[in-house]
Amino acid sequence: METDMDSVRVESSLWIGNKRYRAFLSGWYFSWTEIDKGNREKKTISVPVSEVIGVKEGRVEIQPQKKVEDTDLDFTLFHVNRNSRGNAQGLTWSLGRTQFCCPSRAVRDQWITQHRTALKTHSPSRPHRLLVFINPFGGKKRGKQIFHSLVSPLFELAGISSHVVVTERANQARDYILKKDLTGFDGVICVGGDGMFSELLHGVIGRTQQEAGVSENDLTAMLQPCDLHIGVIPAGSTDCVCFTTVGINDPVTSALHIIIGDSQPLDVCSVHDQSTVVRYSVSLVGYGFYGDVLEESERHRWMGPLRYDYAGCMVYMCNRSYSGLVQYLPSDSQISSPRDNTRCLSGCRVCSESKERLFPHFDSSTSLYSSNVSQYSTELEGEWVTVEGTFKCISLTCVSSSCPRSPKGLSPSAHLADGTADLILVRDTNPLSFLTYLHRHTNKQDQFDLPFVEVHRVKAVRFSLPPGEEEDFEEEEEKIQSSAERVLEDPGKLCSNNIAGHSQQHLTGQKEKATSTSRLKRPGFVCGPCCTKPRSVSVWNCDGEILPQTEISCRIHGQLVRLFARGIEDSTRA
Ligand SMILES: CCCCCCCCCCCCC/C=C/[C@@H](O)[C@H](CO)NC(=O)CCCCCCCCCCCCCCC
Ligand SMILES: Nc1ncnc2c1ncn2[C@@H]1O[C@H](COP(=O)(O)OP(=O)(O)OP(=O)(O)O)[C@@H](O)[C@H]1O
Ligand SMILES: [Ca+2]
Repeated sequence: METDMDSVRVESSLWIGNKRYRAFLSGWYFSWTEIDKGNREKKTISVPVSEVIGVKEGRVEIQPQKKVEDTDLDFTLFHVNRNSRGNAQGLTWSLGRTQFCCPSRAVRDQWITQHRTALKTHSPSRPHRLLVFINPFGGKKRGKQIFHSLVSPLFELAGISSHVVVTERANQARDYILKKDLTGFDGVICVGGDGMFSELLHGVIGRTQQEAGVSENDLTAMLQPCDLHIGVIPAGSTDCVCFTTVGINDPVTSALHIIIGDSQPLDVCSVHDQSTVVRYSVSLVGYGFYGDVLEESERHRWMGPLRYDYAGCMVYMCNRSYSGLVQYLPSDSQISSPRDNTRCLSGCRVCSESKERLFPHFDSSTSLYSSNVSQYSTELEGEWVTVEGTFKCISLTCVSSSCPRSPKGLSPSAHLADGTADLILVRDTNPLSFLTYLHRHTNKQDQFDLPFVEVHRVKAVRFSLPPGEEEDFEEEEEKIQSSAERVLEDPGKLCSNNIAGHSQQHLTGQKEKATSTSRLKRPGFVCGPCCTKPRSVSVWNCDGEILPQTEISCRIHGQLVRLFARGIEDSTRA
């Protein structure tokens, strides 16, 4: 056996079953080649150290249940296995297991020590302790089972300890992150859907800004990027954030990305009313169709994930459209465009090149920002564009927002971490054309290649109701007023704008505002089955939460948070 203690280098003969191999561990790779005559091609299997999950003495199995046969000569290597094709998008990962037999116990111990040293040296950003929130009611209500049967055994194998909180109410995870001592945790994990992710997002952003003394309510302030990583174990209805950042919604794949400490920066959109930050969004700030679908679906929560299809059909049949004034600040079209037919894949060049532009004062050698940097961003300076019209829907998405229902997403060429979002304006059209638009989310056809659809890559957006359209409209007023009252009764449930602790005061103002913005002349269409009252103002869907505000301003904060993910791996290279 040859070893080099300084640089992690081991080489020896090993057996797998009754075949003999020459095995080699350098700093970055562990590889083995069959040395018997039959293997003329000298086929080598190679596992990057960064993808090793654990090395155990003896013959160890953890699936279907834990079994350890402690022998002196054996060690078992657990590593990431890529499965051919998960779906049209990404690859599923599973736990690979290879059992090696050594010529002596001393050689076996040497291999194990060197593997563990290689892991420490060449894969240093792995988490050791995680805070896990399980929503027992998300999606098909399988969160606890998914964590305990699929995820927890993997964390244990990798030597990760976790503190598990099974939530008992909405916003518990967010409040925990905002208020409790998080010393010693290397990341926060949610087992649930996009709503649970959103709780972690608000907790992590809020806490980071509090600690840095940055005012979240100030639309022009530079928010402090968050160090605490977020992991998502998908167990929800849409799982859009997981699907968009991993390429598949599979709990084991996500658990393995967390274990190896993958790190994917993510753009976040802050949504403001005149004085306050209302919410943060990653996947969808949507008005019109997606707002109405969410509002309708909330009435049918008992249907589980099917509620969105049911609500989608009902709202589609209503054939509503809404007037509005949209203003946006375009991003630099030289860098990328929503119609350039590219995909943001793992290691994306556009996203990595964005880092310098987004953080020009960051010194990577010290990991610090240079002092005397203005707290205020110049991002909102530039020429705003105004579009006025009647829309079926208005959608703003920081990422592609792909999900199992729409594998290429709302904006297939959007980037995870380029500091921009895509603004999709779908103007009023006939029902068949709108169905064509929706249907193109599910196939390979370009959903932007339609005369009533436009898409812009933007840094900020403002929405207001059209001027001159204000007139008393009783039914509308009642609806929005009662929505504001619901929020006042339970501020945490409908709107999380109590991040900074001013919710009650802010929401009272909200109620006054909701009343004033609801005075519109043009009554909407009354379909009968789902809407019995006319309406001309829709609601905003912000990552699956209804906003009580109608007039909002949005700003994209590039690479504000980090996920335990690496973007979508190119499945054609598997
Ligand atoms: C003909 C088939 C058309 C299929 C059209 C599929 C379009 C799918 C687009 C998905 C966009 C997902 C955006 C992600 C949003 C998440 O942050 C948020 C939180 O989880 N989810 C939702 O708001 C939940 C939003 C869920 C939206 C579902 C819309 C379903 C529409 C169905 C329309 C059927 C019309 C049939 C007419 C006969
Ligand atoms: N114990 C709980 N009781 C009630 N609500 C909860 C609880 N824990 C979390 N929640 C709330 O439930 C909402 C929905 O949860 P989650 O996102 O996990 O599932 P989902 O709605 O089925 O999936 P998706 O968001 O992907 O559509 C979240 O917004 C969260 O705030
Ligand atoms: Ca983006």
